[in-house]
Amino acid sequence: MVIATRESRLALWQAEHVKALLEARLGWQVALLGMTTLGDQILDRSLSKVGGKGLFVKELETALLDGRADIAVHSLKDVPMDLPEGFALACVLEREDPRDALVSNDFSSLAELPSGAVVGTSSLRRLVLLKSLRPDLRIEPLRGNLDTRLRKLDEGHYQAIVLAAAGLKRLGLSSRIRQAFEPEQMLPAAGQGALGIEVRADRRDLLAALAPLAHQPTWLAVTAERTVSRAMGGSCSMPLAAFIRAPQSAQMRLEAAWGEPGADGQGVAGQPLVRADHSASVTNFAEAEALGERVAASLRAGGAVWAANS
Ligand SMILES: NCc1[nH]cc(CCC(=O)O)c1CC(=O)O
Repeated sequence: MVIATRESRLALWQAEHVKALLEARLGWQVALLGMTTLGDQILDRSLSKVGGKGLFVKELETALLDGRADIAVHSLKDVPMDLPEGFALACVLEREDPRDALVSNDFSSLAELPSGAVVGTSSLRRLVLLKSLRPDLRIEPLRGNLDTRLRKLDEGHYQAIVLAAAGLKRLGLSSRIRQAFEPEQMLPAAGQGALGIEVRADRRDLLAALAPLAHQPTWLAVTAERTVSRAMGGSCSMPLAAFIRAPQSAQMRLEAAWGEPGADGQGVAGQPLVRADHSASVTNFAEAEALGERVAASLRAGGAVWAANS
C-alpha cells in the first residue's frame, strides 16, 4: 500500500496519521510517496489568482492513475466537491478541531490588537470575517506552509496571523495559539479540520476496505458544507464560510457566511456579511446536498455572488 502525499510537514503528518490507522485497523503495510504539487511551488501569488482548488491534489491523482500510489490523503478543505472523473473519496475521517486560530507574539486576542494592526492571511474568508469583527485592521497576504507562515510572523511582518487550529495542533504547535475563534465569531471553511482518503474509482477493493474507517456524521456534515461551496462557484478561494457544529445529531444546522473582499483585498467598509442557515435531518448524502443547496440559494438571495478573480 502506497500513500501519495505532499511534502509539507502538515501533509506528511496527515499521511503518517493515516498510515498508522491503516496499519493498526487493517493490518496493512504502508509506505509514503512524497510529491511536490503546483500549489506548493507557487508561493508569491494568492491562490485565488492561480486556480485555487485542485492545485494541491492533481499530482497526487496522477500517481494514483499510473499506479505509483494507491491512496491519497487530503485536507478536505483543499479538495473540490466534485473530484475529477475516475476518482472517489473512499472515506472521511472524524473531524478534528475545525476552528481558526489567532497567533501572535505580542497580543493574546483579536480584541487586544491595536487599531490598524497588520494581520496576515491570504484566505478571503478570513479576510471578510476579520473585517466584519474589526474593520480597522489591515489585512496583508500571507502564503506558504505552516512553518513559513509562522516564520514570517516571527520576523515581524505582521502583528498577528490567522490559520487553522487543526494544522497547528497536528504539528504540535498548539502552544502558539493565542485565541481559538468559536464558530459564532469566525465561521470555519467548508471541510476545515477533516481528512479524506481519495482512491481511483475503479479500486473496488480499496473502497470496500476503507469504508469501515469512515466517520459518517463528519462525512455527511462536510458533504453539506462542500455543497454550499460547489453551488457558489466551487473555488476554495471564495469569501465563503460553511459549517455544521454538531454533526452527531440527525438534525444538522448548516450555517454559512459570505463577504465582499473588495478590489483592494481589504473588504468593503461597512458592508455586512451575507448570512444564511437552515436545519434538516441529514441521514444520507442526498439530504446533505439538499441542505447545502438550500443554504447556497439563501446566500444568493441575500446578494452573494462570486465573480471569479474579482
Ligand atoms: N489551505 C491550506 C490548509 N489546508 C488545510 C489546512 C488546515 C488543516 C485542515 O483544515 O484540516 C490548511 C492550513 C490553514 O488553513 O491554515
